Amino acid sequence: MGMKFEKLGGTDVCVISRNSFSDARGSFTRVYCEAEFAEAGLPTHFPHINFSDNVAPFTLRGMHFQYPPHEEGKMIFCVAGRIFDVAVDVRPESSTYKQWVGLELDADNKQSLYVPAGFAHGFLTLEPHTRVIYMATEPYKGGAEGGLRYDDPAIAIKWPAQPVTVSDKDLVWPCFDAAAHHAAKWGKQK
Ligand SMILES: Cc1cn([C@H]2C[C@H](O)[C@@H](COP(=O)(O)OP(=O)(O)O[C@H]3O[C@@H](C)C(=O)[C@@H](O)[C@H]3O)O2)c(=O)[nH]c1=O
Repeated sequence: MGMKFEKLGGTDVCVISRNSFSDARGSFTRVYCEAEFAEAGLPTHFPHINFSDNVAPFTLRGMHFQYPPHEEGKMIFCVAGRIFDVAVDVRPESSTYKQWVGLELDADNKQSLYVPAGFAHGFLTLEPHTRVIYMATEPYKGGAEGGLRYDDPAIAIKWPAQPVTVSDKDLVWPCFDAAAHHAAKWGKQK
């Protein structure tokens, strides 16, 4: 089916493009292919597959990660509506530490991001009734959750629109520029 895998913005985040077969009924697209993921060096074990249903446009979820040893890689696919999908590299040892990348995903372009373990992830919906499926390489673990503010000035994510609906939880994440604090917390979880 010929999936294409390209790095985004010099980071380890990967854009996945897919071929579709179209006919009078609509189209057919393979979302995941174990063999092609393996060939591209991506994980092939996804114990959780999640569905995120978002009623209103400009709903923001993020920026989330799980502390070691529960870091999740995520493959994100927008099945209805449109999102601006964002990943922030929060791996202290990385050459792209604290850099963000973002891409619009929708059901027409049928692209995905693969966000590696150790990145913070979030998205902003750009249309009503936006639905997102994402597969995770690790099970969800409430106690291992971490996050950072979507509008952290030190990261400076350029959202394409002002977020309107944000959960109480996402409004109280700290900013990420306290790197020492983060490193300490990260160490404690090991
Ligand atoms: C994410 C998640 C949540 N939950 C529960 C916890 C809570 O009661 C309810 C809603 O959780 P949250 O508010 O954390 O959901 P949400 O804000 O949608 O969290 C998600 O955001 C996107 C951006 C991601 O990258 C995901 O990995 C995840 O962190 O669902 C699970 O049981 N399993 C899960 O995998």
